[in-house]
Amino acid sequence: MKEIIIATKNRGKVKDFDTLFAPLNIKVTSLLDLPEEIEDIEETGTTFEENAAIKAEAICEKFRVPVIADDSGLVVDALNGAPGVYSARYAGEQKDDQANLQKVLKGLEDVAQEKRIARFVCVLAVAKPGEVTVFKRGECEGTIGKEPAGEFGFGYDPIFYPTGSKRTMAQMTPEEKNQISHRRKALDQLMNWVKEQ
Ligand SMILES: O=c1nc[nH]c2c1ncn2[C@H]1C[C@H](O)[C@@H](COP(=O)(O)OP(=O)(O)OP(=O)(O)O)O1
Ligand SMILES: [Mg+2]
Repeated sequence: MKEIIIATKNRGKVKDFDTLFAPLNIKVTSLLDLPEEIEDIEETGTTFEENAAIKAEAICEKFRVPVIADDSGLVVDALNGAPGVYSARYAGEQKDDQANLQKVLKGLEDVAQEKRIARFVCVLAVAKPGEVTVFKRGECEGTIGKEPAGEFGFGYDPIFYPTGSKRTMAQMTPEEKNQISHRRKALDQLMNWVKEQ
C-alpha cells in the first residue's frame, strides 16, 4: 500500500481524503497522525492557491518528503464571495463550524432562494523537495438552504445543496458526497496530471 501525507489538521478533510483514496489502496497520513505536535501554520494568503502552497511547502520543508495540502472554502455570491479564503475563521478564531454556518445564514436572511447561489472551492497544492509546487482546483456549484440539515460531513455541509440535489451535503453519505465534491474534482485533476508525468 502506498502512503501520502496531507498537510491538514482538519478531521473532516481527513475523512473525505480517506474515502477518496480508499479505492486506490492509498493510506492517508495527516498532521493529526504524527507523534509530534505540528504548530499551526499561519494562512496569510489572499487566495486558496497561496494558502495551499504555504501549508504544503512548510510541511515539505520540515520533513523533506512530498506533501499535499488542501485549502478550501465556501464562496457565496450574495455575500460578495465571502467567506471564501476566510471560511475556517468566518465567525472568529475558534474555527467553530456551527457559528460559521449560522453567520452565513444570518447574512442571507433577506436573500431570496434563487439568489442564494454558492460554490465550494478546493485547491490542492503538491510540494516536493526541490520542485515547483503544482496546483489543482475543483469546484462544486450549489445553493444555500434556509436552515441546517444532516449529520454527515463537516463545515458548511449542512447548509449546502449541490445543484440538482434535494439533500444537503451533510445528508449524503461520505461516498455520495465525494462523488461530486469540490475535493473529488480537484483530486481527479491531480490524478490526471500524475498520469501525464
Ligand atoms: O467539503 C467541505 N464541506 C464543508 N465545509 C468545507 C468543505 N471544505 C472546506 N470547508 C470549509 C471548512 C472550513 O471552514 C474551511 C476550510 O478552511 P481551511 O483553511 O482550508 O482548512 P482548516 O483550517 O480547517 O484545516 P487545514 O488548514 O489544517 O487544512 O472551508
Ligand atoms: Mg486552515
